[in-house]
Amino acid sequence: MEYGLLGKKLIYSFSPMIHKYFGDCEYELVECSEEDIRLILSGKKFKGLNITNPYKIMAKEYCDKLDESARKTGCVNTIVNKNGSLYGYNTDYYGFLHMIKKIKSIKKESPFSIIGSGATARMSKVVLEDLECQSIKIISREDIKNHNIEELIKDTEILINCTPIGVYPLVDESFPVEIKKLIKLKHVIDLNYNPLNTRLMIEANELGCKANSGLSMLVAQGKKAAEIFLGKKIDDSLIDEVERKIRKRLLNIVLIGMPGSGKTVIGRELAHRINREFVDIDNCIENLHKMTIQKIIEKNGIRFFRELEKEVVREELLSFSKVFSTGGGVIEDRENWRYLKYNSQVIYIERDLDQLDTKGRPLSQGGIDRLNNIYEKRNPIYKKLSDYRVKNNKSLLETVEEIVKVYEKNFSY
Ligand SMILES: Nc1ncnc2c1ncn2[C@@H]1O[C@H](COP(=O)(O)OP(=O)(O)OP(=O)(O)O)[C@@H](O)[C@H]1O
Ligand SMILES: O=C(O)C1=C[C@@H](O)[C@@H](O)[C@H](O)C1
Ligand SMILES: [Mg+2]
Repeated sequence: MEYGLLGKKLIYSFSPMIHKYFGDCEYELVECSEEDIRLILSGKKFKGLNITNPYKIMAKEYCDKLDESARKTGCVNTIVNKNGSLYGYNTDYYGFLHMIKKIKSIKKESPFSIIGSGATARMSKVVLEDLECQSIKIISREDIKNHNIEELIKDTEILINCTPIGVYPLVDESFPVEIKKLIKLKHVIDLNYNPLNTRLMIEANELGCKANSGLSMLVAQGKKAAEIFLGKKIDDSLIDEVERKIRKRLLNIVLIGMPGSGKTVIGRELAHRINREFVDIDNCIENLHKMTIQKIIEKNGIRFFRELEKEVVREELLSFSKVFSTGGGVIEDRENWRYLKYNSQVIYIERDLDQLDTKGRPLSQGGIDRLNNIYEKRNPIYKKLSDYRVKNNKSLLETVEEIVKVYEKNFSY
C-alpha cells in the first residue's frame, strides 16, 4: 500500500475521493483491528497514512517525530514515512481551524459545548483554545448518562458533536442531548459528514439554528495530509472548490409533488440530461412486490403500501448522486421526512390541479374536489420539505431545463 486510511469501520469514508482530487494518488481504505494496525505501522511498508477512529491516540506511539498539532492534541491522524522514519501530524487540527475561521457568525465570546471524549473532541478543544475561545465545556457520554445535561450546558450557543452518533449506516440514532432544551443554541457543528445532513443537523435546522457538517473540515484536513504526503504546497482556494465539487457530485435530487404532476417523466429526462442514475421509488416498490401500485393498494390496502414505500425510501435515499422521483404520498409518513433530507436536495414539482394526470392513480379518483382536498393537506408539507420549487405548467423540456439551472447554480452551496 502506498497511501490509505486505517480505521475500525470505514464504509462511510469520503477520503479516497478527496485524495483523488488533491493528489490523484492510490489511496486505499483498510479496515483494521488494533493488532493489524500495529503490524502495519511497525512494518513501515507504506508512503503515507491517515488514521481514524479509534486509533489516533495509539498511532502516536509509532512516530519518531511529532509536529506541533500532534503534540498539542496528543493524537495522530497522518503519518508520512521518510526513509523509515515516521512523522506524525494531526491534520484534523488544521481542518477544524480552517472550518471554524470560515464561519463568520462564530465568536470567541460564544459559549461552546463539545460532545464527546475521543480524539476529535480533544482536537476541537485545542483549536478553540488556540482561538482564545472563552467558554468551552466538554461533555462525555458518561456525563450525559449521569447528569441532567441540558441544565449543565444550558448557556450553550455553539454545540459541536465529536461523537460518531448518526453516522451511516446508523443514521437514525438519536442524539443524547435534547437540543430543543438549549434555548440559547444558535449553531450546531456535527463533525460527521455521511449522511451529508445528519439527523442532528436536520433537527437543529428545524429549531431555527444554523448547522454545518464535518465535510468542510474533512476536505481541509485531507488537503493538509496531501501536502504532507506529496511534499508540495496546495493552494488553500482548492479546499472550497473540492468541497463544492463533492457536494454537487454527491447530493441526490429528489422530486416531490402531487400525484400525476410529472415527477417520473421529469426525473427520467433530468437524469439523462445531467448524466445520473434515475430511480423511481414507485417503480422500486412495484419491482419488489412484483405488482403494480394500483394492485398493491387494491389487494392489501393503503397502510400496507405506505409500509412498503417506507422500506424502499430507507433503502434508496441513503445512496448518493442519483435523481429520484417519489410517489405523491411519500410525505404522508413523517418518518420519511428525514430520509428526504439526509443526502438530497428536494425539488417540489408544482402543476395546476386541472392538469394533473389521474389515470391509474386510485387515490386521485373523485374529480377536482378530491384533488383539492389532497392538495390542501399536502401542499404545506411539500413546501416545508422542499429546497426549491419548480412550476411544471410549461413543456416538459422547459421544466427540465429550469431544474438543470437550479442544479448548476445552487447545488454546491
Ligand atoms: N410538462 C408536461 N407537459 C405535458 N405532459 C406532462 C408534463 N408533465 C407531466 N406530463 C404528463 O403527466 C402524466 C403524469 O406524469 P408522471 O407519471 O411523471 O407523474 P408523477 O408525478 O410521477 O405521478 P405519481 O405521483 O403518480 O407517480 C404523464 O402522462 C406525463 O407525460
Ligand atoms: O472519515 C475519514 O475518511 C477521515 C476522518 C478523520 O478521522 C480524518 O482524520 C481522517 O484523515 C479521514
Ligand atoms: Mg411517478
